[in-house]
Amino acid sequence: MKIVDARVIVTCPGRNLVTLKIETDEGIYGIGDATLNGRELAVVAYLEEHVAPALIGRDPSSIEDIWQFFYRGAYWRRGPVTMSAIGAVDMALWDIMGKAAGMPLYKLLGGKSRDRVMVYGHATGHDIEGCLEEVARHVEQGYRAVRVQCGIPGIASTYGVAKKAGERYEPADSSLPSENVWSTSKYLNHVPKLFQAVRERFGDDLHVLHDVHHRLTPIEAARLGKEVEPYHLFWLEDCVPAENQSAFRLIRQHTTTPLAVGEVFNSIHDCRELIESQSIDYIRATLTHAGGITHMRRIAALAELYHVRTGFHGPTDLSPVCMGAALHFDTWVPNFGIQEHMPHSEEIEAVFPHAYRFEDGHFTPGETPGHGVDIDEALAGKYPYRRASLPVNRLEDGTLWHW
Ligand SMILES: O=C(O)[C@H](O)[C@@H](O)[C@H](O)[C@H](O)CO
Ligand SMILES: [Mg+2]
Repeated sequence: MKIVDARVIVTCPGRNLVTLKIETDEGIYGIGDATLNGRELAVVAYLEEHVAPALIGRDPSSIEDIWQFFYRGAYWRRGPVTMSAIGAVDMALWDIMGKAAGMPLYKLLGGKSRDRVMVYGHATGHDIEGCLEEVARHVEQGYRAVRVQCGIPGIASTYGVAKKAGERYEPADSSLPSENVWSTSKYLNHVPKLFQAVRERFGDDLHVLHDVHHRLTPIEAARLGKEVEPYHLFWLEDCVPAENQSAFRLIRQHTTTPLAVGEVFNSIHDCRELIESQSIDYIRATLTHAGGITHMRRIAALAELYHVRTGFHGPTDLSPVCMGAALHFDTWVPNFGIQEHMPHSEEIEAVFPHAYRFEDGHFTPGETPGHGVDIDEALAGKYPYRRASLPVNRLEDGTLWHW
């Protein structure tokens, strides 16, 4: 089998999504998600200029060699653009091999480690009561795990909360970055009350997660982790920016609240120290941004040695293609933790028909050969790209802060 074509499909059914489609001389094709929120066309250019031409003529079953060609061969290694391009190639090649073998991806990886995949949904509210109503809705739908985010009194907007109640949350909300204002002290004084209210209303069995979104210093994160211990969160996510991996050792000394990090990571080198020092409990890097299945298997295998579990990033700014492939990986990987689930819109679901199904708070990946997700190119073509950027954040004194 030989690769005869590789092309990029950009579509914007409510938000930009980038898909790589690799076609072979035997009529089998595979697709991969190459979406990098706010930097989509950078990945498109990388794929079209430096990847697609070099794929033609290769054997799609040489997944490892092709991965090494685009990683070691790039010279300028790592980074979200490069690794998202490699991730899309890798996802598409595994899809092709699953189809050629007549096997769903999880079987190709080594078979089922679990019957279904537990996911967590997003409950948000402008205030605590609004968030509790959303938690109740998720519990009614069968979710066992819910991430809770709420507005902070005294701050106009905050991460994770849609502008209008009931609206879908989409952070890339303007062509050029919009400016948010942040106050750590207002946040730290308020957010523990959210978890207390959730536990009082829903009891102890519901898994409760929270995303700090990179905004604290290590000692502030230590304070928060300690204060919320009575509410035994499933995880506190991205509590500090993670370029400095050793910062998590300081947090770890002060709190038993489990820590999750890594949605912005794109290689094993971003998290090796974190994992080996057992400074985290869940690794969030996912297939698109971290070099695909081939690389994520290495990260998961390292994590397993140190009792760290997977917790794939799964927002609506990753396409159903990544979600489908991720659910197969989640079904196989021995040290699975949890899978993020932000429901895609009906428009996006129509562009990307898929075999994965939601039931009773869990997903199953489906038995379709490959990852079980396709793209309706005609429909995709009806939604032209339109630039959208993630916001920036400033402290109340104007300091440019972490968004
Ligand atoms: O936990 C999450 O799902 C993430 O933090 C997202 O909300 C990111 O902000 C978004 O994916 C950026 O594009
Ligand atoms: Mg996050």
